[in-house]
Amino acid sequence: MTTLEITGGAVLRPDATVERADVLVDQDAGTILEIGPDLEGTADETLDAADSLVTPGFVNGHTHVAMTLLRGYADDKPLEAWLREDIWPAEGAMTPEDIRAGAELGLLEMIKGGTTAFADMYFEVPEIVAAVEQTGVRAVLGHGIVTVGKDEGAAHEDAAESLAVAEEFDGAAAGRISTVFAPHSLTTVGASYLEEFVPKARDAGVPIHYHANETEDEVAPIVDEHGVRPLEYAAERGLLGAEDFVAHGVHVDEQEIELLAEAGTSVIHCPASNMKLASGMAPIQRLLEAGVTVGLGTDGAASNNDLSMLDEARDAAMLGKLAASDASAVPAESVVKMLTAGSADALGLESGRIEPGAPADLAVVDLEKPHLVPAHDLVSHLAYAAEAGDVRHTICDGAILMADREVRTLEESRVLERAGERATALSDRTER
Ligand SMILES: N[C@@H](CCSC[C@H]1O[C@@H](n2cnc3c(=O)[nH]cnc32)[C@H](O)[C@@H]1O)C(=O)O
Ligand SMILES: [Zn+2]
Repeated sequence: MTTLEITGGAVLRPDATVERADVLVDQDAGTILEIGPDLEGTADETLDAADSLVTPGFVNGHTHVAMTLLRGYADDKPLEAWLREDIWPAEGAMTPEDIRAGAELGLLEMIKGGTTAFADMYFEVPEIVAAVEQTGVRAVLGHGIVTVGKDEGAAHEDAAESLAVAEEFDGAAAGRISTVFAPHSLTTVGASYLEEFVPKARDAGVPIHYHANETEDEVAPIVDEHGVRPLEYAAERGLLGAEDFVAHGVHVDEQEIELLAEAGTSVIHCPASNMKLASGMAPIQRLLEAGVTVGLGTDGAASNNDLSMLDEARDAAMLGKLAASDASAVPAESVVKMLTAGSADALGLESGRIEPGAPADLAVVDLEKPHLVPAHDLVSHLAYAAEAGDVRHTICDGAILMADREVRTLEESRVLERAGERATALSDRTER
């Protein structure tokens, strides 16, 4: 057995307590073996965690990783106009090589910020699979379907591709990849395609991931056309399974919150995207009180504009309080849970907790920083004060992806250069 020991740190446990402990990892199995104050020190490799907090690796529950190429390409617009006028035309001009370059950039950024797993919805999924294989992270991938504006044949093909991709890549990257069927949203995919493909996804045992109730503009057309709220419409079409997860859930009423809670469908909260696109304030405190599993996601880099999960945690706490008009709403502990176990549970992953037997997906946060002193409460620091740049080491599936801020699975300067070149060329050939 090859082992790794993370020594000298403070460790965040699943009950949100922090204790002085070392963490011993079985690198072959990719799991945590033991947590204790003074482990033997005979491991094959050691990572220093003195003056640091060892936390579960962060789980980005909703993103479009290759959208890093469109970071800063189109800002300051509402969702509809932003997608139709800027984003979709640029995505139409993207090549598989662009997707690979954007995915590598996004993964570099995520690993540097302590993220060890993410859920993605995009196209050219084989390129994203390759980037995940190379970089060593864990991922839940889906091919996003849009049928509006397409003829029947192209729309059908897009939906069929989503199911085929889910079946093909489940278990890839030595089991680090799992997959979802991914209709983009309830308004951008026609009802007939949902009716045809959702039962097929169920038969194949593939969970479903989609955008829901993100903006007011998305709710009204469903109410007008079908006479029910979007999540009732989703439930009627079999889209509210216990393994399914929806991104956003901003404009959900009490009845929809109950539906989510009863069905066991999770919500991935994307506070930065919701603020930037002025989509609204999700009722996170209400969702938590109703017993809905809530995770956290950055959404794509074009609506955020970074992939930092620590930023997202702080945004979630701030926006949750504002939405509830209550400073005690969405407290630090609940945000830290969303950042780790909440997202992991939503995505069907066992990571997100530091305990024996759990996946060794870890981030080590340097506490010797001006903005992290004094150390009254490290859970508070994780929710409110820590930044992506404070992460020292990142470990996933027992492997060291970053040690002392040096990413081992990607050549940083090459990734930055290639992404910059590809993004410029993409922008030059896109008409808008
Ligand atoms: N196969 C589809 C692509 C869908 S991928 C998922 C889509 O979600 C888009 N997206 C990114 N952020 C958001 C958001 O906040 N709300 C809705 N869609 C988003 C993203 O740009 C991408 O086009 C096609 O042929 O157009
Ligand atoms: Zn999204």
